[in-house]
Amino acid sequence: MKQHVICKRIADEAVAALIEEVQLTPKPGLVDTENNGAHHDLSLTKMQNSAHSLHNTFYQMAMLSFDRQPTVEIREQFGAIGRYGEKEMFAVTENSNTHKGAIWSIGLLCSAIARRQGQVLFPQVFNDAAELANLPDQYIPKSKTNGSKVKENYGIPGAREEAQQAFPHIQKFSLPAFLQAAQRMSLRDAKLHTLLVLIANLNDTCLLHRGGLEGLEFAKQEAKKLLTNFSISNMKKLDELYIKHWLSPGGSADLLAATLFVINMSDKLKRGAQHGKVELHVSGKSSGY
Ligand SMILES: CC(C)(COP(=O)(O)OP(=O)(O)OC[C@H]1O[C@@H](n2cnc3c(N)ncnc32)[C@H](O[C@H]2O[C@H](COP(=O)(O)OP(=O)(O)OP(=O)(O)O)[C@@H](O)[C@H]2O)[C@@H]1O)[C@@H](O)C(=O)NCCC(=O)NCCS
Ligand SMILES: Nc1ncnc2[nH]cnc12
Repeated sequence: MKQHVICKRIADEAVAALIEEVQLTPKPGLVDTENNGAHHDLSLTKMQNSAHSLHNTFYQMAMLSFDRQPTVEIREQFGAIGRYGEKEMFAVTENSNTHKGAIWSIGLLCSAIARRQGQVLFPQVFNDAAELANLPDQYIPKSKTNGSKVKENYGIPGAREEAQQAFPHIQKFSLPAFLQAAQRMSLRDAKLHTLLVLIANLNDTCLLHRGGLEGLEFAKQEAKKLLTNFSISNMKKLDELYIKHWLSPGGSADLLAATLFVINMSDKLKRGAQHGKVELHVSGKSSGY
């Protein structure tokens, strides 16, 4: 019963983080409540339907890892659940890729949190996720993806490596950026600021696939400029600019959702525990952030 309650809560929060990300507005080149960014085949409704369709995937990933050390068998079962989740996502989105990166990144974090029975410890949660990501899965299809093609062409790490290296862009950039920004601006602005920090620093294979090295560099530089001159009207201008150049930072959007997920898990559990509503053990954040 305890396992089900904790895993359901993990899946609830994972889906909530995906919804929180897509509803955040105005985001550059991405789907939000104002427009569909640089995407012909996506919409807010599609993204939200996709997020809800993944609840069972995240729940199963958490149940699989609950209070268990990762093994090759667990890694292979994790991959099978993820591939089934991808099928469900493609079924509700009429074959659009809405959350493939998130199934991987947030799925690993769901497993990591479940492994510690709901505890969110920093940076252990990222190291635990990396431990699972580094195990082999002999059933991964050999087919080429947008990410694998650009990684081959440019020799740049992507979503797989980000997780295998314990999410360096969350640890070094988005988590500290969000915690600092939240002290001095509104929650919405802090999330937008965090997204810009990710775009400015991540080698997002979506940007590379769309615009090559030049497009990636352009998107990074424009995000960096806005960090020193942040305002909502400038965010809207950046959105127009990315749409004009048909650039979409989908990987950064996934990592923003992953960041919000771990923050919300630790905060909500902590608040719930204080009010005696949640029976989960919650540990504090390390002083490193
Ligand atoms: C390890 C996998 C994630 C596969 O990685 P790979 O690089 O081989 O595959 P891609 O299919 O390209 O997906 C990677 C997605 O990860 C996001 N991402 C990109 N860069 C980074 C980064 N540096 N760090 C973290 N995350 C990153 C990104 O996801 C978002 O963008 C998606 C839209 O992408 P795409 O379809 O390419 O976009 P469009 O430009 O719109 O396409 P066109 O229509 O123009 O062609 C969106 O879904 C966001 O989520 C990348 O897309 C993992 O999936 C894996 O192991 N796969 C093998 C199968 C498997 O076992 N699956 C189960 C895993 S649990
Ligand atoms: N809001 C968004 N728009 C487009 N692609 C995405 N991938 C993840 N979130 C996205």
